Amino acid sequence: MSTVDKMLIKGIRSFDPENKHVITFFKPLTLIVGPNGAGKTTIIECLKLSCTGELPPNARSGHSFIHDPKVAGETETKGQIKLRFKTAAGKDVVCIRSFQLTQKASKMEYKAIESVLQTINPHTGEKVCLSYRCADMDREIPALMGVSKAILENVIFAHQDEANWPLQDPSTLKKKFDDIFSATRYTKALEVIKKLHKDQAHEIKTYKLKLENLQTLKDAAYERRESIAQRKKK
Ligand SMILES: Nc1ncnc2c1ncn2[C@@H]1O[C@H](COP(=O)(O)OP(=O)(O)OP(=O)(O)O)[C@@H](O)[C@H]1O
Repeated sequence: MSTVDKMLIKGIRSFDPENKHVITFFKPLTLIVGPNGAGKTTIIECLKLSCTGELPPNARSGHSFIHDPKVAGETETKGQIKLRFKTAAGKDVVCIRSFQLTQKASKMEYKAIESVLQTINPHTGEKVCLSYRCADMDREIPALMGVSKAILENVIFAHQDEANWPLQDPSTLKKKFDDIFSATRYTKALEVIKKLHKDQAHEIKTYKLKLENLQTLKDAAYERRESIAQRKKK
């Protein structure tokens, strides 16, 4: 079973960019307790972003997720989340995502600048870093954890602003359930199987026709051989 062990947060929401804040997760349970505005929701948001690449619903495309440069008295702030977890196969992996928020002349610019997966070579003990495109990293982590992105997003790290999705309108509810139970994947698999079945049936029909033709040629060849043999006897 996959477990999250530790998370480092820097420069996200109220977590300032100058200090590293490390949260260690305990087994079997970790309680996150603190006054309003202490950063409890931010911890869950960071866990969700690390695992799925999904920003929180109120993040204004990342602009209000990174520590505000105005609060830091800078023109640019850098944010980083490092998540150490055990994969479903029991391997230690560190996922590192880095971001940047820059005050431009008229607007703020948000950028995801780096996505790295760090593993440890079991033979040499050396750290191995692999850089990923964000989209590839978003697929890789759920696969390593052995949990689908939909379950991480809607069940395990459901954001408090979206936690009442089971009470939403029927079409949203259906979509969420389809994602959670991978129904779309099965519908697609069924479509592929049906197409494969149709193609195979068409191929069988063609081979049957070819076989009939070859049988006719074979019969004709036998007949001719027999008539030649009879002519020779005479
Ligand atoms: N972009 C930002 N830059 C700096 N600080 C921010 C930014 N966005 C939010 N904050 C601050 O971060 C904190 C957010 O805390 P969070 O919502 O995680 O707290 P919480 O412990 O979950 O609170 P509650 O118990 O009220 O839900 C707030 O104090 C907010 O003012």
